[in-house]
Amino acid sequence: METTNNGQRTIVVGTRQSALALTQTGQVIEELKRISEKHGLGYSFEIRKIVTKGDRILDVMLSKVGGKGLFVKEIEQALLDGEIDIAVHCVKDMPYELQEGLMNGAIPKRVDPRDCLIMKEGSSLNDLPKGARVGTSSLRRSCQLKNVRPDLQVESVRGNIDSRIRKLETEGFDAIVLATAGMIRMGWEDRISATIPVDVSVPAVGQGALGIECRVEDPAVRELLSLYNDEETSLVIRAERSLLGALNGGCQIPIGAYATVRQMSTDSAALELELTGIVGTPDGSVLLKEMLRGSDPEQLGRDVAAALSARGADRILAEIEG
Ligand SMILES: NCc1[nH]cc(CCC(=O)O)c1CC(=O)O
Repeated sequence: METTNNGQRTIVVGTRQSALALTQTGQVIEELKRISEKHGLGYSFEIRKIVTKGDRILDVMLSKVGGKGLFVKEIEQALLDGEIDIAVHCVKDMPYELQEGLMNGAIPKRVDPRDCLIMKEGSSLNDLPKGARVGTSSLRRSCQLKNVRPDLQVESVRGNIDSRIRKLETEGFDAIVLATAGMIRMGWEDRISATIPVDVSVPAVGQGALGIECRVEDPAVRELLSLYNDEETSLVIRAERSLLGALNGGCQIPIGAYATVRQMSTDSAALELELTGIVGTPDGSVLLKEMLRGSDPEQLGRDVAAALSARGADRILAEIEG
């Protein structure tokens, strides 16, 4: 935190330095500026780029690197050290437990949560020829794609979304799978060949949503961020993350969860959420799916997790984590 000559606080915003991270952080800052002006708060903003472990280790399957919060840890440390005041993350990359003293000050409105295909040719999953080579290093995507299309050859592809799209050409894939949200934020919607419905590929926990993290003991920033929070998105993300916490998962294991608000209400008893969760094996031979409705997001997440565990989810996850 710094104070400029005219007494206005400059809020330092930390981010990873991938093209997607920088683009979405720029978009967040624009929105925070607008909110700050509208409410006469007069803040200015500054970007600080931070390299994370997940960015440095690019040649290893993420599921093999181990540890949770690979893309988050260094950024959280910078928050705790006061080097930055706000951190912008993809919720998908956030571990269930944030560092002590930190919190999600805002979950802004979610964009499209679905996975999508970037294809060499064609415009739907069905257009992929028998035995087509599909690039993804997400065990969740691999599980669900192989489940509906056992013939597909799923191969690992890592790197930032721009380099993954390039690998479609350079490494001879027929398709690669990405998050629609990332493509939208980059302004690359026209490169999307097909979006995959959520009943075919249940998205990753929090996919398409951003988490704006801050220090618990920073009332001014918390007040600003509360004005940026989207109530519905917050509720569904709480439900999805509760499932993640209950299954003790990071972003590198085949867990998916997708929640929607069926009935919005300020009266928590009248609120109705629906949460679908999946756990499976990377080869798609096992795919457990459970859907429940409820009014308490945390309880709903635990309930869907329990239903999955009752069917053997724990065993699958233990095997994968080795
Ligand atoms: N693990 C990488 C990651 N983290 C968040 C997104 C996409 C944007 C989002 O879900 O908010 C991506 C890229 C991808 O999966 O294609």
